[in-house]
Formats: sequence, structure tokens, C-alpha cells
Amino acid sequence: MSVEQSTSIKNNSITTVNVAVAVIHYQNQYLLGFRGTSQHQGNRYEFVGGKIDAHETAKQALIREVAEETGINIDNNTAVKLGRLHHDYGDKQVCLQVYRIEVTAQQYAQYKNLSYGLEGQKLTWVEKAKLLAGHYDLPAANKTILTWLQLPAHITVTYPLAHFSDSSNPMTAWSQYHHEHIAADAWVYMRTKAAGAENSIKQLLQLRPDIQAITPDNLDTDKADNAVISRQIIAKHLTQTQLMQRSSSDAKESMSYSAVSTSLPLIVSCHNADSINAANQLAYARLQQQLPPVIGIFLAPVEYTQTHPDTPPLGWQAWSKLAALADMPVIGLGGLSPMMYQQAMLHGAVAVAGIRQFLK
Ligand SMILES: Nc1nc2c([nH]c(=O)n2[C@H]2C[C@H](O)[C@@H](COP(=O)(O)OP(=O)(O)OP(=O)(O)O)O2)c(=O)[nH]1
Repeated sequence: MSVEQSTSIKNNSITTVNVAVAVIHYQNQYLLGFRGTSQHQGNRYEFVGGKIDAHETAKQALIREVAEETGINIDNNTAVKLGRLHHDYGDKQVCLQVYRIEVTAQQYAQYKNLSYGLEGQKLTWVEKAKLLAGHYDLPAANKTILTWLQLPAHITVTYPLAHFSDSSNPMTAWSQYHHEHIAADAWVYMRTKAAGAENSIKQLLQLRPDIQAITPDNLDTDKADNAVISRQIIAKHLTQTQLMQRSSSDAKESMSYSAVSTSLPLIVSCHNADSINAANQLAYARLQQQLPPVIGIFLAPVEYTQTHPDTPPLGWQAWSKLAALADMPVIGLGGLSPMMYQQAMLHGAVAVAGIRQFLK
């Protein structure tokens, strides 16, 4: 939810506490605090953080809270915005503004044995796999943060089926090509851009049980007879057009969103501020309905791309301003390579995606 929305809730006399949350990590080691018994959501693990003061930006609060609670100075570290999320605990409403910060090897060496914070609270570094597997009891709002943290640094996008139109059997050629060229354990957005491509996708997933798939929302893979294949589909995708069509209906909450997958998280494509706003509303509605969250936005195109030669690129500066509007992690797409991950992070991206440069 945006800061504006949280303010409007305030105007309706329900006070929302704005909180800066720092997901601090070094590679696969993540820093957790432990909330004291007397605190709200006490006796639970937490990411380091605290209330944003009236005069502060979220990032200023983040730097201050991390310094006050741990002594770590993150002033010169890159803080990548993961998202903003509103949660109603019944006794308290919070709006968490969540950033991921990787500490340097030197900072980690200095702080890795820290078992108590500067406020006397317990601190512990934990393995990412255990954190994501739910080994640590965190406040309920953090469930969405853990889903966001699943996103890898690189996402491969497939060629459209039309790319293989010269072949005698384009569907098999599509599966075979990607079977050979997708890197091990990759997250793959199966963008076939064709109706009736279910079988190609199923075929590819059968050939490559190691990969995780993001499939088009209107593609009927939910009914995949093979349960193993269903397990490989980790999110559904909505194009900007689908997103805008669904959010333009008057009966927003009941009708339009019911067309969208209710069993899996979503990743949506956006190209402008209006669609990012629609994505924020969809994410908010899904949280209210306790549906799997919107885990990311593909924001494109960053650079010129052969796939959309007539679309002018946003460039990193405009991309970065748009990304800041999103309430969920933003993935750079369009003319990028995996090598550009660091540059993308500096502009607010949690991941980079693409076709050519991401296939081996
Ligand atoms: N720090 C932190 N707070 C979280 C997380 N998840 C979550 O729901 N919260 C909630 C719990 C609290 O209601 C609120 C944080 O407020 P807080 O009371 O800890 O903030 P603070 O340190 O500035 O507070 P105070 O003790 O100085 O009053 O956000 C999390 O991962 N980290």
C-alpha cells in the first residue's frame, strides 16, 4: 500500500504505524532479531527495524534503526526496496516499508558473532533456506516478505512460439530449444504468446524438472494431470493489458479479480505509472482476501529490445522513478543481461530478466 493510502486510513481515524524494515543479509545468511515479551508481536523473530519518525523518509529511518539496534552503519550499502505492505493485527495496523540490504564481507566478519543488539535484544544470523521454509516464527505480515525473498536475481524469459514458425513442428521445437538452453534451476517466465501452448509448456517442464515456471494466467496449466508439473509452476503472470482490463471493472473486488489465479502468487507486467498503480491495488486486494501475493512486477523495457523494436526504452532513470511507485519487488526487463544485475540493483531492481542473454 502507498504512503498516501496509509495516510487516508489515518484520516478515517484508524492509526497506521509506518515501519521501516531492513532485511539484512550477507549472501545466504540473514539477520533476525527477537522481539521482547512486552513488545507488540512479542516472542517472535523479526527483521531489524522500527517506526518511521514524522520528519524522516523510510530510508533515513532504516539507516537510523539499523545503527541503533545493531551498530551496523548501512549508510553506504545499497538498500533495494522490496515493497510496502499494510497489515491489520486487530490491535494495531502497520504499514511496513521493506528494504533488502546486503552487508559487505567486512561488515559481516565484524558482526557475524553478534548475539545481542544494542537494545539488549537477541540477534541471530540464519540460513536463507531455513528462513524461507518457515523455521522461524515471525509476525504474520512477514509471510509476504518471505515470498518476495524467493525471487532469484535472474529470470529467464522464453522466446515466443512464433520464433519457431519455420520449424515443421513449432511447439516441439519450442520445448526442445528451451530444454537445451535454459540454465540449471532457473526461474522461467514461459511467454509463449500463443493460445493452446499448454502442451509445449508441459513438455518442457517434463524435460526439465529442475526449473521453476511462471505461466500465463489464462493458460490452463492448473489442470495439469501430472502433479509434479503443477508443483513446478510457482506463479501466474498477467500482462499489462490483462491487469488493466481486470482492474477497470466496477465490480473490482468480486468479479474482475476472481478471474485471476487464487491458488498461486502473481507476477504482473507494467510499462507505466497507471499499471503500477493497478498492480498496487491488486496486491492490496489480495492481501485483504488472504490470497497469495503479487510477488513482483516486470517493468519494461529498460533498454532497446529486439522483441519490441518499436517501443521506446524507458532508460534507467525513468525506470527507477516508476519502480519506486511499486508496492512489491520490481524486476528489470528489456535489453538486459545477467551481468547488469548490480547496475539494476542501484536503480531499485531486485532482479533482471530477459531472453537471449539469459539462455546458454
Ligand atoms: N521491526 C520489525 N517490526 C515488524 C516486523 N514485522 C511486523 O509486523 N512488525 C511490526 C511489529 C510492530 O507492530 C511494528 C514495529 O514497531 P516497533 O514497536 O518495533 O518499532 P520501534 O522499535 O520504533 O518501537 P519502540 O519499541 O521504540 O516503541 O511493526 C519486522 O519484521 N520487523
